[in-house]
Amino acid sequence: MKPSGVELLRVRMPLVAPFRTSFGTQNVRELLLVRVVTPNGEGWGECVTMGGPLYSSEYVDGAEHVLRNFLVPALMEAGEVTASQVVPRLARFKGHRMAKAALEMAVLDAELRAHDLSFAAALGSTRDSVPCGVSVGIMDSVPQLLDVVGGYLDAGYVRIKLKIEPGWDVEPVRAVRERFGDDVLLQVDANTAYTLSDVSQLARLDPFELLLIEQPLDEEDLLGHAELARRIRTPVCLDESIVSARSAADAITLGACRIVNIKPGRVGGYLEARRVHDVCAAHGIPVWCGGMIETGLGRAANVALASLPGFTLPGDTSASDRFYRTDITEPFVLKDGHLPVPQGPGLGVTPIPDLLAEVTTSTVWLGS
Ligand SMILES: CSCC[C@@H](NC(=O)CCC(=O)O)C(=O)O
Ligand SMILES: [Mg+2]
Repeated sequence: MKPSGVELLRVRMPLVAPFRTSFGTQNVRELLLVRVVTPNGEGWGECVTMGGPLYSSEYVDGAEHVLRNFLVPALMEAGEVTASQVVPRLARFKGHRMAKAALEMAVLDAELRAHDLSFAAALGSTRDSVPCGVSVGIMDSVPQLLDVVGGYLDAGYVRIKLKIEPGWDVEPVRAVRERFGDDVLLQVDANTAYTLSDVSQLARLDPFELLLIEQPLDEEDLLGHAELARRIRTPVCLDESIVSARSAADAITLGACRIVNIKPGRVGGYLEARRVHDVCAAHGIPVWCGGMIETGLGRAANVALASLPGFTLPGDTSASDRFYRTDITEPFVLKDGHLPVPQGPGLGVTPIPDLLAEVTTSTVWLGS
């Protein structure tokens, strides 16, 4: 299909509560949405960059700049293009995987809607609902943490993920185990906050039978993760380190991880995310779908991805109300700890115009 134009929308959505990780606290989600218009209809993409380059080197102003000045013009010059040709056509531009992923997602959505195919069907879904985990931020106190965790368990979440950092690790994990028992599926995410010199502290998590410890070390330290994995019992899972199917194969071969968190934006798109899934499956490595506090657009695509066979661990595919009082799409509502996989054409959801307008701070039209 030949896009006739692309709209970039800057969106600001307040979070229901501050979300604190080892790299900072978020109260508002600054987002960039991409709307691709083609003769056969339109498609939506969501760029998962954070407001600043804190989770990774990408950030929302940079993504908007690279889309406006390089990626969208290149797409428009390409003429007829299928979704699977988008990323290869942009390969000459280095990096900016989240920006490229958003553009591919929008073209893929338009293409699938035109062919009356869902993301789930196109990606190889084998389930009609997915079990949902939830990510819990660093809190001001252990009692506050226990209240929040109790609320999510009451809501039906099947897995709890605790953000950790030096000074907030063993004590909160021990408290959750003591309060809620050994049967709760429990894991932790450090967002690169530790170094190999912290190995003895991280080994103190072993007695709590965690599902995994996510990205304890720097995203470029694969050998450090391999050494850590030899010295602790908790399985190491990588997030920030895995930026493509190739890097997943490298990390697995080096023994740097036994589990992979797949985030389509981080790896450069949903099509690459499926390749990461396939590489991990070939190595017997379980995967789960990570989250970047997406709106219902990205959430719809993530739930579809999470329904592929290799996604054997609950993901951070929580309900819309985990982060937002009002989503820009029909909300995703948890039912018996699961979310339904959208079956409609493309994403299966579209923004609700009034709700989108309320949170849109600027738009730019690029095209004829
Ligand atoms: C601002 S935190 C974004 C990255 C973080 N994501 C989550 O913790 C899950 C967020 C979500 O449920 O969308 C991660 O490193 O896994
Ligand atoms: Mg993570």
